[in-house]
Amino acid sequence: MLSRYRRYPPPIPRNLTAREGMWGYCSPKGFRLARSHVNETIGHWSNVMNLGTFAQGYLVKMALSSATLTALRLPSSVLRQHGSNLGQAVPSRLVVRAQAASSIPSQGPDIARAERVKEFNKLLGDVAKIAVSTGPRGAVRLAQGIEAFVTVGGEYLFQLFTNPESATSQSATPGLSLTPPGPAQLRRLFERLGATYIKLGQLIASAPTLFPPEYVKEFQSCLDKTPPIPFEDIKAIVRKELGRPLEEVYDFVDPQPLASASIAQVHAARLRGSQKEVVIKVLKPGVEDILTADLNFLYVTARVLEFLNPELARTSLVSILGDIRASMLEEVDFRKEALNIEAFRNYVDSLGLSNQATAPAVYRHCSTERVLTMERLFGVPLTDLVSIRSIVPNPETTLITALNVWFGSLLACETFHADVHAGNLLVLNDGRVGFIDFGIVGRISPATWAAVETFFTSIGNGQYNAMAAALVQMGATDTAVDIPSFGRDLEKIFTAVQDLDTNVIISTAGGPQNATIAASLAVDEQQVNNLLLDVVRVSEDYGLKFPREFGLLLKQLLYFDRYTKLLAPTLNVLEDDRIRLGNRPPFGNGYNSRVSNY
Ligand SMILES: Nc1ncnc2c1ncn2[C@@H]1O[C@H](COP(=O)(O)OP(=O)(O)OP(=O)(O)O)[C@@H](O)[C@H]1O
Repeated sequence: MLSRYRRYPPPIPRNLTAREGMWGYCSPKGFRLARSHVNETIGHWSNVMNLGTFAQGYLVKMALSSATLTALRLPSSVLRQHGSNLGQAVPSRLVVRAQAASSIPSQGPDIARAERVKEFNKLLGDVAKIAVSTGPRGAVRLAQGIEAFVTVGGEYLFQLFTNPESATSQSATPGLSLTPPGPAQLRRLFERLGATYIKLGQLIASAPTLFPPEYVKEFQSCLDKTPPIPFEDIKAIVRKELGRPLEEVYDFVDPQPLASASIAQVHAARLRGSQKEVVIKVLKPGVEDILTADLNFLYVTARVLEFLNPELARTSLVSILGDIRASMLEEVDFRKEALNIEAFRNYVDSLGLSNQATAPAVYRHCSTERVLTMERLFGVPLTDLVSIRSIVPNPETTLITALNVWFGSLLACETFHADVHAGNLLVLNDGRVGFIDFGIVGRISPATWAAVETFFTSIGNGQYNAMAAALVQMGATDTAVDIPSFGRDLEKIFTAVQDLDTNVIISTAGGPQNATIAASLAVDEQQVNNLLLDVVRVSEDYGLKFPREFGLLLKQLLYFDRYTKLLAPTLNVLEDDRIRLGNRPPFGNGYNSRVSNY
């Protein structure tokens, strides 16, 4: 099974006759083949997807912290009995399904057809609604997209003709084999396409676990350097938003932007009267239109793909995109960001963490939906190792503080900062950690958290029915789930990896006389990946979907992987006692951003 996925890309199905060609995909047979091709591709990516050591360590730690551990420490004979490969623990239900799928369809063809027609009508209705809400923005955006492609493509061709060496590969026959447009061209294209793509660029820059190093490096500049808006335009927006001349509010505004980022441009300023050093974050003109058009387009594309290939529904792609769309559209309302910042500050103050971390104070009298005036934080990004060393003696400790404060907020606040990329986490000149940019936040409902806690506790004490019930609570489903049967299938998966945490690596150094022995616990990354994927797979088989609220959480864990690699490459998230998962106050006592009125 695995070896099938190792080949990538999977070969295009050859079963189509030459006459059918690409159009053959439109025939029922071609459609079936295309579908299996897509599934195989997805299967491949699920297998090669590496959650990164940080994300894995965190997930496993979460499991261990809430569990009694006894069950995980069963003798390794259990493992031998079940085989060390998780793939051997095939839940009975999967086998039954695989057999059934090839024989009798579960529904009569008429019912199935009627269902498809119903789904199609719903899809049409939703697409129409989204098209109306996108309005003329869609056409404008298309024109902008074409313009960006033509410009960047033109630059590439120009470079090719004027300096062919730089655009050709280093092959033996220069000039003959063209190097395809590389990271630099892609980055320029993203910058021209604006907000949505810059966000995507930030994702690439912040997740080296997922993307090739040359792209990660090239996209660093998306973190807060994008083409700036002229200062005159910024002044006009601030004047209009605040309803009075700038001089009445600020003593000084630096015309040189501090940063021009994906959705906003930030200028340093000084408040009139109090003389406080602040920054003014101004929403770039047209950003709402760009985000609305792009995100609607992506969402509709995913909906259509899911309709054409219902198997895709298993990936929860549409739900995840729907959530990302909603959270990004919220980002363009700075009143919400102000509330998120204040909720975070409350949490930090209430838990006595303000000597370790902070977020900027918001000045409401000069903040609106499009302008946010806040305390200026002085410091350097958490990824600037050289500068950090001049501020704090031990960057690893600072990283651990940042992680603990963030984990604490995850459990203590109603929302969590879901965009802590390199540009948004600072080491301040006084050594504290500064969190900025609370535009994108994630929400995991108390009910889902409770289910997550039950899930991890039940791993520890081997209560597989409780684990099944918790997963049912996490994954939205309309169908009744057979909990005992689901529990049995989960048990099969887990008993196959009982000694997940008992791999002890012993190494010796020195000669026979003065040998030193070091031992450490290690978790096999691939095993953990497989375990998680198997749980997701068997859950999906019972009609559950991966909880979509976890998309942003997982993205954030991947970002932390980068920080860990850079600042504390030897840090073991799983074993290090300094990394705490935070204490969660009883549900309902979280620091609710909604309690204060803007
Ligand atoms: N309070 C602050 N103090 C100092 N610098 C700040 C502050 N707020 C923002 N900045 C600077 O401005 C940059 C962009 O700000 P911010 O991240 O809030 O904008 P954005 O458009 O939401 O960015 P992103 O592209 O990260 O989503 C930051 O990376 C930082 O360099």
